[in-house]
Amino acid sequence: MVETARKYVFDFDSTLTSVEALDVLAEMTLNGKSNKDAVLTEIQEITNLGIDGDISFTESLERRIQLLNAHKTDLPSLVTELRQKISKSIEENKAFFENYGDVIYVISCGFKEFIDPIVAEYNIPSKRVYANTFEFDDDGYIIGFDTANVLSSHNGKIECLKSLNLEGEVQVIGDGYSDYVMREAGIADKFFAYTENVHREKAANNADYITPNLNEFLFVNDLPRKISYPKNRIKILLLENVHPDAFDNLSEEGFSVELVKHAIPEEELVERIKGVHVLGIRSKTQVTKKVLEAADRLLVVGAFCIGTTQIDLETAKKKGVVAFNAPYSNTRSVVEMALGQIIMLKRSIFARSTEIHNGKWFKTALNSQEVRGKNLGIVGYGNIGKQLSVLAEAIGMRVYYYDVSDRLALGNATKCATLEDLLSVSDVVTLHIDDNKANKNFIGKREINQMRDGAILINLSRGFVVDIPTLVEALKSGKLGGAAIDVYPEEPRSNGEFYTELQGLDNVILTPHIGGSTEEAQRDIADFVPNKIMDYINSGNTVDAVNFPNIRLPKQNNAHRFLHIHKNVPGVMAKINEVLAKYEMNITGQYLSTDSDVGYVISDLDKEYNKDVIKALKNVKNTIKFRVLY
Ligand SMILES: NC(=O)c1ccc[n+]([C@@H]2O[C@H](COP(=O)([O-])OP(=O)(O)OC[C@H]3O[C@@H](n4cnc5c(N)ncnc54)[C@H](O)[C@@H]3O)[C@@H](O)[C@H]2O)c1
Ligand SMILES: O=C(O)[C@H](O)COP(=O)(O)O
Repeated sequence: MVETARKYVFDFDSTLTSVEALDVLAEMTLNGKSNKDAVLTEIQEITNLGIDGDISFTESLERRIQLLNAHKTDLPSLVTELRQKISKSIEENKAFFENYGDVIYVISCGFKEFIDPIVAEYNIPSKRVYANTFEFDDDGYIIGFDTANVLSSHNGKIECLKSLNLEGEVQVIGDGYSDYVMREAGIADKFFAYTENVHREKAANNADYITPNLNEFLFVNDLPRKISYPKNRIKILLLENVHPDAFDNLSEEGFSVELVKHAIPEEELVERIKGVHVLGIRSKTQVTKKVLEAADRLLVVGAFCIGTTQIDLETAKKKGVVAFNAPYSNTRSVVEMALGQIIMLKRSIFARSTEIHNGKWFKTALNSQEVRGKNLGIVGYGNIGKQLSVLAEAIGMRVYYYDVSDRLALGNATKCATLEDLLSVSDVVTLHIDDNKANKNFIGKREINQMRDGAILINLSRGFVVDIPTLVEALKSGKLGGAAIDVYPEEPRSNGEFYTELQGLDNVILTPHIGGSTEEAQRDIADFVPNKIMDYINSGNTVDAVNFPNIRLPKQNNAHRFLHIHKNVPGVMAKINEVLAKYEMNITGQYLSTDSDVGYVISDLDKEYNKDVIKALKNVKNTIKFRVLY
């Protein structure tokens, strides 16, 4: 038995389905005809004019039906097509229609011939579907519609709803002007502009509430729904010009995403982080303790790059904020750049190129050498270092490497026991150590002195790794024969003016931290990181999190999932299970992963639960964060 006296009046086209049915019918009937595109455009224009109330609805219908040239036999295929086009959140919440069928109505200016069979599957019988009907000629062609039906006339929905004389609060859910006018005329109590498929200004401006999908509508009405917290309520702030695919991926999933082109300073971020659930950054934005303490809703930080030391990972963890990065997406891009720079520097290409740009022809073999047979010293034999090792060998270089961790030599590379061993043997030294702050001034006076005279230094890792004044001195004195620098101790937050002491030096390639800035890498990152974020938000998975116990969770159907993050102190797990037992929850699966600071426990439960259990779990001592997935 449904207790509510409230009635729900749904529009059909672009609300229950993601499309306008007559547009789909036109696509079908015009298929293969030479004027198809022109006629389709005309039909869509007429549809929009009618929906927005710019021409009378009757006129819009008449003109479209003439252009359609459809036949009775096209209708079954149209229904088949529309079945595939049910709006995503409507389909997800089929249970709502099944349980509330008695109080749901469809009032549409579309046609019963295709609406009835579609909505019948959603427990809405033909008697609660109010729509137009087609007229056919003797050969079965659609030639018009029943003009006696109020829904074929301008503002017909008002008349239709009035005649139903519904009791209780009436809520109208639709995308267009014709839906809104029912509320304007005072026959409906509330109008919800439904924007899942199309956002129509007129409807949105006049709505009591804009609902981007059915989950939000059910949430604000406190009705049972598939997702406990609608995704459009999850705010994502993406900084530093991450690839637009990231915006698209996350928006398509239903989140509310804001894209900012540059990094923002701490003071500003402290303000902007409020209410944000997911923060996306690259290497510039500092996610400090202060920022994390101001973050009242933050669940995830996504580093759309490799480095993560710009994030205070410890504080994030203690606040239950999970961090992800993209550890491999730009590896190849950095390797290719390093390889190119090695060749350019060994041949003094930039010096020769600058001369010609300045109007000078200077053909010479001076300071121009092949890389074949030369010694390449790779410092940091991680993902980038190892790949560079393989490619450098393939073009004939002899590879030496040094790493603080034990690393297996690839190909014929030679492992060096000390940094000094590597520096003293290399013609080119390239730095690929990680962004650990302990690596500050890793290359200073002593290390440069240990390098061969005329050797080349490449730094594509982090700016603070090299002592720049010392490097400048070594380049000026001729101790070093050249350098390629992509990263600097201080980098600007956005494009514009930049100064470094390295400017103007011969045989020095300076680039603005673009080692990982290729279309391929950025596109891959924009796929990889949002997937990690969505996996965590949607199912609680923390696989590949850089600061959090990793858990890969099985998919759960028809179950509720509670995510509980707590301080790792004795007794919390027992307390959680005590609460679950008290509320007679049947646990179908429970997963726990801990590190020395936090515990992350996921409980899957197989039946409806008393909402008080949520409060009780939040109140368990040492709880950091608690989230219900569904
Ligand atoms: N310029 C760019 O645009 C760009 C792009 C991508 C990555 N990076 C930077 O490149 C660096 C390497 O990236 P990765 O993916 O290969 O990292 P990685 O973690 O896979 O490898 C780093 C390696 O450095 C080693 N290491 C750390 N400190 C060391 C030290 N003091 N001496 C010797 N070895 C040390 C580690 O043991 C590890 O093997 C990182 O700093 C990353 O931030 C820069
Ligand atoms: O950490 C990284 O992946 C690189 O430094 C690239 O950083 P970016 O995305 O800020 O260019």
